[in-house]
Amino acid sequence: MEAVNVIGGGLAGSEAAWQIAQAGIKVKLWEMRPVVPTPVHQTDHLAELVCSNSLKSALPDTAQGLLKNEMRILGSLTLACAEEARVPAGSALAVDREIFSSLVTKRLASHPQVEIIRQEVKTIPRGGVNIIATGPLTAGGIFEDMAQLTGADNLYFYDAIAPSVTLNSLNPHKIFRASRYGKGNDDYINCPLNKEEYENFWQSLVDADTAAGHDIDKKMFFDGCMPIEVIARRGIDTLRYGPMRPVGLIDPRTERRAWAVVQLRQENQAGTVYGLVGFQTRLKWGEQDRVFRMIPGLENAEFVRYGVMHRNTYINSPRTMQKTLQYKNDPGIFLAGQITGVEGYMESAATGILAGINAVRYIRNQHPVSLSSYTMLGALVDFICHSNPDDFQPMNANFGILPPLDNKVKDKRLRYQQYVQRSEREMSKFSELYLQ
Ligand SMILES: Cc1cc2nc3c(=O)[nH]c(=O)nc-3n(C[C@H](O)[C@H](O)[C@H](O)COP(=O)(O)OP(=O)(O)OC[C@H]3O[C@@H](n4cnc5c(N)ncnc54)[C@H](O)[C@@H]3O)c2cc1C
Repeated sequence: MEAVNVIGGGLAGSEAAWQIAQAGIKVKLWEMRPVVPTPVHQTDHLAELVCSNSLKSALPDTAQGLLKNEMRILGSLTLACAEEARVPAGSALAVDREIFSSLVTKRLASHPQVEIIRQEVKTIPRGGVNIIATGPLTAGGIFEDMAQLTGADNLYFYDAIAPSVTLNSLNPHKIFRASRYGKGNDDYINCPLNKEEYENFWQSLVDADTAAGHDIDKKMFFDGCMPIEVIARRGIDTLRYGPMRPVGLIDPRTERRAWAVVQLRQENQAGTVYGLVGFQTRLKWGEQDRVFRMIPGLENAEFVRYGVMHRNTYINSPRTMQKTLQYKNDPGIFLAGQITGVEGYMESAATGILAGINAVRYIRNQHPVSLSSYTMLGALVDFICHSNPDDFQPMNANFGILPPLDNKVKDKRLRYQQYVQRSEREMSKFSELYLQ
């Protein structure tokens, strides 16, 4: 049997290679470092954590903790190594970066089914089974090849993204639904601001601290999407003529146009998550809480994702991928990690596990499978495959992406516990059916 090619030995590629190797199938894991460096990696280890050493919460009733539980059931390599490399960090799973990635490297290097090849892959091998996990810094030859394979329009960078909030957390008495000039259905949620509210908001925004950011990020800005605070600093009215323009939007309560309007657009099929349109930002997260909650209707907004900025290459997954993480036009090509539009270390690793499981099934002529959307990993994959393809932006693990519960439990802790129970049930079914 021909070996499976896993391209990229980051979080996702390491997990995918591990799953395949553990199933007794040969893997060639192609990692270009240290021969070809990236602007952010500093070592030649596999699964290097390029920035924070935190893998986020380990508490079972948090979104990140839920994802970790699911990864544990699926036989995660990175989670096992993280637990060995753990350093004290309260309820978070933080690791000694060096020990963590050395452990992952050692486990893979000593696995009899794994061959690690330190070489840049410039074109995606056609034929056989290939997993592409080249990460947010994918560039060069393979970037061009992916653009050819998926269509150049389906592959892009961003430098700043807008925050997203849960629908439940918005104040229904201050917002209204409408599309600009009545074009289309009432798809947008609109938050109207009067002159005073607008000017206070503008002042706070321009005064707010911008995130210090990763040094390296500063070298990689792209002009595509201008952060809202940068637009604001150009003058008091620039937002009113830009992302906060009120034209074509009549507030049904006043029957008039507001001074300015913030629009929110639905981001997931379940309609539970909405993004602030045109609000890409580099503000520190605490500042985003403070400043964006000044917008009428967002006073108690629950942010499922904050605006962030760093370079990220990703494909338009809703156009190009199936929930099994197979490329739609070639089921022998699997994609995993941040290139698929998931964000974060563990999210990337988790998709690597699923791609690995499905590559094994594909080789064994079994149907590749997807996880239930009631699990965190399933919901994440669901989000990236079924979002609006015209406005697709990456997402991390979050309760907001799970389908809502049947009953309306108000207590947050209880609600999260119910999500955990639901995920446990689904994972147990999945294990019984598909894991040996
Ligand atoms: C600057 C920056 C800071 C970040 N900070 C955080 C953070 O603090 N917390 C967090 O949760 N997430 C963070 N992320 C996101 C995090 O990096 C990713 O979520 C995660 O590392 C992605 O995993 P991955 O496996 O998809 O990619 P990576 O871990 O980047 O792995 C991709 C691998 O592919 C290799 N590769 C690329 N192209 C080729 C090729 N052509 N041939 C062979 N090998 C190749 C690369 O060398 C790399 O080892 C950050 C991302 C960036 C860019």
